[in-house]
Amino acid sequence: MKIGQIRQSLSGFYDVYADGQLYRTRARGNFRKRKITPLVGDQVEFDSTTPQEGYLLKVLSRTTQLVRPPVANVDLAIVVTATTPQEFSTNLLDRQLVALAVAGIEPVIYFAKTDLLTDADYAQRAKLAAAYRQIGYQVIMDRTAFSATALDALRQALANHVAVVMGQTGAGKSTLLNHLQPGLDLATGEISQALNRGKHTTRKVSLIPIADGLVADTPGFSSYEVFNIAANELTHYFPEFVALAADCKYRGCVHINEPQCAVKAALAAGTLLQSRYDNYLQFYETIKNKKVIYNKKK
Ligand SMILES: Nc1nc2c(ncn2[C@@H]2O[C@H](COP(=O)(O)OP(=O)(O)OP(=O)(O)O)[C@@H](O)[C@H]2O)c(=O)[nH]1
Ligand SMILES: [Zn+2]
Repeated sequence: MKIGQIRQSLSGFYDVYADGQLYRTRARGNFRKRKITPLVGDQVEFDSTTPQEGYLLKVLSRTTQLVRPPVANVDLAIVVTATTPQEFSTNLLDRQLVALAVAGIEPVIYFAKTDLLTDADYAQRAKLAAAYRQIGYQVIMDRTAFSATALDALRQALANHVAVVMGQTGAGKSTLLNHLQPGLDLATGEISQALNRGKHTTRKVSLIPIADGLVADTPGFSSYEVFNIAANELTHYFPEFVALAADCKYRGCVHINEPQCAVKAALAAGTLLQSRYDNYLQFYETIKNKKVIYNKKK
């Protein structure tokens, strides 16, 4: 018996990486009976006589599990954010950050297409990046796109992680991966197309070794990911709110209508980003509305 990690899944075959090589395996029948679907990223116990023939015996417990892409044990996400005025949206960025926090995945924000910005726009994005860093997020950006500094920072962030790349169509995900790993040759514009293909097409999912980490070749999390949390929990996923909330008068303050709210005080004092608060309010309402519909259905 060996222990390894599923690096690729395709048409019922699982390529498991163990002691420096890949073993092609299949799941035993009892997996289907027990309704266990092995996922790329899973740590598994397996048996094999040759690298071409083996069987999965057991899937070890997962730390995280994504539906899209279907990958287990992802613990890092590169949030590729196009910074051009036409594409940039703090709403989308914050939405992604909340979705990741709910999933228990650490984000690394990468500001893309900075080479297309005017100096004034670049300065504005740099200021915003500083504000996000102050909240505690890692933000990678550089005036020159794909500079050695930016790519090295990203490679460092990836080390010893299983990562997924996220970002809207055309944000620059495949271009970035190609720069991170020259020779990878992902066709630009290809990634999202793969996601939109018919449900019945068997899609290959694989983890690509990049620097000292692994990156899923299929991006994840659409921008419309719904939050599977209650509205009053949303505040927990805004780290700067969490830090302030200790000074709110009411325990469980959701920072909307409550008096003596430290979050609203910070907003008034200009120490909290207005866009963060606006997006918080909008997500809050979205969750509230979704909740009503959900309850009616039930
Ligand atoms: N100037 C500039 N163009 C970029 C940069 N990053 C990506 N692009 C261009 O933006 C377009 C979209 O980039 P992709 O890498 O295909 O974006 P993607 O996120 O993979 O897109 P989908 O696969 O559709 O989700 C391509 O024409 C890229 O050449 C950048 O940093 N600077
Ligand atoms: Zn409050």
